Amino acid sequence: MKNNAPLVNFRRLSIPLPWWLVMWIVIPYLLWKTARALARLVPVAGRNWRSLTLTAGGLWLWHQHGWLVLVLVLVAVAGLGGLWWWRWRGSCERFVVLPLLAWWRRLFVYTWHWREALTVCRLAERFDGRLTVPKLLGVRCTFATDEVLLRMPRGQNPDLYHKAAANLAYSFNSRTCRVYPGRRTHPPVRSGRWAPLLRAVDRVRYRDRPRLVWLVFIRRDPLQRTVPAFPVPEEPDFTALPLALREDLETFLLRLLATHLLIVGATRSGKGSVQWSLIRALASGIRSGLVRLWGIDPKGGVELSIGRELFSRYEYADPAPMVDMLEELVGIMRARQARMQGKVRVHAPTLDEPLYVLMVDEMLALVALLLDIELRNRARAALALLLTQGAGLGILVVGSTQDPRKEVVELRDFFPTRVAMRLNEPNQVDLVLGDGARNRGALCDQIPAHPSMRGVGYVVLDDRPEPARVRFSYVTDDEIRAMAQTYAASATPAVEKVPEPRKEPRRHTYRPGRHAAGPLLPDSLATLLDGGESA
Ligand SMILES: Nc1ncnc2c1ncn2[C@@H]1O[C@H](COP(=O)(O)OP(=O)(O)OP(=O)(O)O)[C@@H](O)[C@H]1O
Repeated sequence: MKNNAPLVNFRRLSIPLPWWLVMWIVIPYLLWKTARALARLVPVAGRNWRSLTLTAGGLWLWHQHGWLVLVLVLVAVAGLGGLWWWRWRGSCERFVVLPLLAWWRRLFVYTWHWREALTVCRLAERFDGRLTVPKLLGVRCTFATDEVLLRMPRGQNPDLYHKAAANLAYSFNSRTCRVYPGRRTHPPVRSGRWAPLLRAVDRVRYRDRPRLVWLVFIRRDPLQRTVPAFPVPEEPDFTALPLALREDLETFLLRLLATHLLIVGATRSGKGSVQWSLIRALASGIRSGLVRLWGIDPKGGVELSIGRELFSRYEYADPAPMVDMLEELVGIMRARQARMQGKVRVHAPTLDEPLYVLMVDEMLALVALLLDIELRNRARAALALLLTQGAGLGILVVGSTQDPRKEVVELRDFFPTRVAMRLNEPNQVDLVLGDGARNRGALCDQIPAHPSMRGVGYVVLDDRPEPARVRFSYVTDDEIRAMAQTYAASATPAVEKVPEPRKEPRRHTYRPGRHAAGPLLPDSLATLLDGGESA
């Protein structure tokens, strides 16, 4: 027989324990739990206030006026949206299409799989029996990328995310994920009456938050297609020359002032498109005389001769005049150095004091492959002087090479700006872009050799160590010819007085004497030159 008697008969004991328990423990506990859940909902509701307002509005309409009115309102909104998109596509995409896409992807791609993906990628931390997953803070979309903002749990640093980047990419159904510790945008420049207030707000908004990490997932690779040549700017902005398209659909702007540029890439990787994109961006300055373009094309004029008229000086056949040209430029640099001494620290191009851009198509041919040792040493010495002292004086070197071998890598550090196109070996990436570049995402060795991917490469941007993948614009032969006719080099002779050639017998190595103007050669370079002399 079933025994229904309670284990403890509270009535007989005359202790009203269950009610006491309910009143003082269960109800406060439930209240506390509900309050906590509601408190957690507040930020979620705050983040999703738009969708909540729209849903609440829709429900209200349906409740008050029936479903027909709701459908009519939806059709009218869709029609207005279509009109907006048709007439003002840019603003419609910015304020409607991309936010809607971001909302959708956040909900159905990232939030949905977040906990699972981050745990299996070993980015969740366990402490005191509890699993802490990085917090998903936001998703922003462009037409090519998803930018996911997260906050790392304590005990992590961004290196973990760099290492897990490939796993993260595939977990969220993408092929590439780039990791950026630190904000990807800078505070806007404010002006006007409200500027001080806005700047104060920006200081808080853009404050450094070391625990935030941005993951950029590439949804669609915009670099699959050839990038057409950019229009020639009316006046070159030397701090922002448009050269390439980035994979986040922004334009890669090169800051050419006071820097030298090194371009390294396997044969047929598209180094020419970097050179011609740069020349195109400078073209109006070449015509006005603000820029003097000098070219050395040791491969017999194959690469640069098609735009010969754009060059004030051009050598392609004999090594001797090429080396003379380098030394002449050193002379110009010295003369300018003497004029600028004590006046300005960095040269600003003017018509009287133009910017000299020396383009060397295959540097290796000058610094390593010349059979004549004396010529080779003279070339190396002159190039080394231009690289160490020219940038601030407005004399810039744009060198390209197929082979990042010892002789070029030794000069690498004197090129503050570097571009790596397709490379043959993974270890060449760090040789060109600097240690750790490949780990931070510069997969130059994985760029396919297929003709459809020519002109794709990696650059290190000014403001962050993570390399950016770009595709340089392709300037066709016809466009180069047209450009050479329209923007031919100004005929005005250079104002700089080139010093007379020295009467004393030429030394192999340029060494500024103790009283020579300008900084001495760095030790590393002096060693390199010494090595060259004995070669
Ligand atoms: N940005 C680009 N977009 C599309 N195609 C390109 C691009 N750049 C170059 N190409 C194509 O790739 C071919 C090789 O380019 P380019 O001559 O510039 O390579 P390179 O790296 O300079 O080769 P090499 O080292 O042998 O001189 C060109 O004929 C051109 O058709």
